[in-house]
Amino acid sequence: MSRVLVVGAGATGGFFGAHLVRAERDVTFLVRPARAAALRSEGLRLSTARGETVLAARSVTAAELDGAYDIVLLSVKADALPAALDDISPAVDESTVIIPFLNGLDHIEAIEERFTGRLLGGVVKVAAQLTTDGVIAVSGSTASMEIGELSGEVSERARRAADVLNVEGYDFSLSNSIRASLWHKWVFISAVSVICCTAMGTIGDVVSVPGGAEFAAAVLEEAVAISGAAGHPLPAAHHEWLHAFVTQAGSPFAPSLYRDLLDGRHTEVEAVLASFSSAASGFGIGTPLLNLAVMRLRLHNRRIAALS
Ligand SMILES: NC(=O)C1=CN([C@@H]2O[C@H](COP(=O)(O)OP(=O)(O)OC[C@H]3O[C@@H](n4cnc5c(N)ncnc54)[C@H](OP(=O)(O)O)[C@@H]3O)[C@@H](O)[C@H]2O)C=CC1
Ligand SMILES: CC(C)(CO)C(=O)C(=O)O
Repeated sequence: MSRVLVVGAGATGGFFGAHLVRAERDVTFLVRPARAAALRSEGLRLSTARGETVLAARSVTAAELDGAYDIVLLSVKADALPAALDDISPAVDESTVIIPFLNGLDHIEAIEERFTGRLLGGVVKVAAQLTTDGVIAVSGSTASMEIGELSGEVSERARRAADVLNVEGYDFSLSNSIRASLWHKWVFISAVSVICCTAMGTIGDVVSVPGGAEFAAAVLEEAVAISGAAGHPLPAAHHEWLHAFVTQAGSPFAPSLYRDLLDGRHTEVEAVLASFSSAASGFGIGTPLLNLAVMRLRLHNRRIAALS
């Protein structure tokens, strides 16, 4: 059976890893010592609208890695990536595929440089949060995972990975255009992060005040223009759907960057927003709303760093 290593048992790794465990895939979580102790004593705890479930999950620390894995799912945040790439080294050989869940695109180059030829693109969507009690709290009712070769080829190794990862509990797709999907996810995460982190509210909060919906729509247009300039224009139906999403009255939705901001955690501003803004500058596109959010979250990160 294919061996799957999930790196990090946080919100995304815990959520998708739990479904793979439930589907009886051969799953091991690579975690740091504190999380390893919690997983051993309490199991992998997942909380959804339907209640809490606890699963027995096998975990190892980097020092305990026992050889190569067939699939490595990278589910750490951007700042933890360099150390995670060091840690997975013993788990990667010439037949391993590495599939990252990170938002943005900066990680693609870093992984390809370190483990040339081992990377498949990955895009995951789920609204989840690792709580301070170690529970993976899932707030949305839908989740998805899309994987594919960055070249667009539907290769044999991508099909093999798809057979392992396509399990019950989330929508799964094997893509022949994962690069475009990464850009389109970047539009989504960037737009909702700028809207919620600048206005300090959920989508529903923001659109409930005069000017809120117009603000949200303007933020989305900045993001859409960047993806278009990068050669990945948003299909009209997707654009319409996103416009409706970011202007939806009463929506409780907020992205992970906003939850991190509200709860006083470090945010992924550099990989998710600042890098998107740099791409825009490179294309000669002005992005004042995106830049405002970058400044706000950089100041937040600086304050957090000063406190720790
Ligand atoms: N949360 C969400 O809803 C979504 C997030 N994303 C993206 O997915 C990526 C991961 O985010 P998310 O899952 O939320 O992050 P979390 O912070 O919830 O989880 C990351 C986990 O990685 C662990 N970790 C860090 N370094 C290592 C290491 N070297 N070895 C083992 N474990 C490690 C951390 O463990 P420790 O306790 O030891 O610090 C932490 O539990 C981000 O880029 C995010 O933007 C994408 C879609 C949805
Ligand atoms: C926007 C969302 C929820 C999509 O999965 C996400 O990626 C995040 O909150 O980090």
